[in-house]
Amino acid sequence: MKRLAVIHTGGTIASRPNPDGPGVTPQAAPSVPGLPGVIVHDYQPFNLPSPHVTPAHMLALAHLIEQLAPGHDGIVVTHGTDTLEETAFFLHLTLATQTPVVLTGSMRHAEEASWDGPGNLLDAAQVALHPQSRGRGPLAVFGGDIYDARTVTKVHTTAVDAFGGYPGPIGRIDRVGDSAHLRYFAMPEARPVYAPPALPAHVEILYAYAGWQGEGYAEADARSDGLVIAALGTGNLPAELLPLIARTTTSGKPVVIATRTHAGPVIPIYGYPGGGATLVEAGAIPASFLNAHKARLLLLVLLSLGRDLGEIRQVFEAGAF
Ligand SMILES: NC(=O)C[C@H](N)C(=O)O
Repeated sequence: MKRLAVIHTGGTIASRPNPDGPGVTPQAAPSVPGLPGVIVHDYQPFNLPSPHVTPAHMLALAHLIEQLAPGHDGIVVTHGTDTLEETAFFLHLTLATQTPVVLTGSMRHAEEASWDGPGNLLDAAQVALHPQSRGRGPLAVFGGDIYDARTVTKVHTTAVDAFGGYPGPIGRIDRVGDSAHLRYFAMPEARPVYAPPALPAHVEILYAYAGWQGEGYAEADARSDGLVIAALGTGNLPAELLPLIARTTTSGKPVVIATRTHAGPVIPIYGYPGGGATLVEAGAIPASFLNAHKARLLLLVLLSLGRDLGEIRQVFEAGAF
């Protein structure tokens, strides 16, 4: 018999119309549809809508997974879809286990005609129990597509087909009758593990726009141990930001430049004031292919491990995640 752990954390996959107030809220955790030959153990460390999930919850989840991994062949985490990619990437950074960990959720709740919970849960369970899923780091499974935690992102607010992210799925699961057909399109990769015992650092994200003159920058800088900016295009900003960023990096505090564009790397191409090449010259760190909220988690983890500006720059530059 195979052993599967299912860790329920809330989200729409656990939600129904609220009996005591407006809207839809997390209630009872869903059960995994029949899996012959599999012993399922259920856990529920919290039951939250995912906008209420914090890095502290992610850290607790990582500890629970490391504790359960040696006794199970696979682990499924059900999670709200709004911040699922952040939890997936946090687990990608912090988990050492080779046991497959698969995150899934649903876009429709249990009382809707198009309830997508049971199918996603069954797909996730079969992916988690598949030997080819070992050593790939946490995966996200939605609608039969299997995504890497680094690239997966929510691309639609309401559609059942809500997940994507450049360059797309790394695998696919389909079923014919009871048998699962699983294909991966990439080999598993070795990855470094960053496991902070706690997360004392404070990192904020600023979002760039045409005409931004740095409003809010000084306040965010004063509160933070590091900043992430969702910049424009390949990682460019209005000229007014250049001296502000130079001052922050000179003080030894990291400023990571991500992009608000939905795909592609941040690279230092442009040499006009605020262009990516000038930001890098001023000490800013390009986020590579990570979106701003994933770059924030990497920076939070590295700062919480006590890494300095040079070491943080090396991790981002080498793509060591
Ligand atoms: N589909 C969902 O799960 C959305 C929900 N707001 C959540 O993230 O908890």
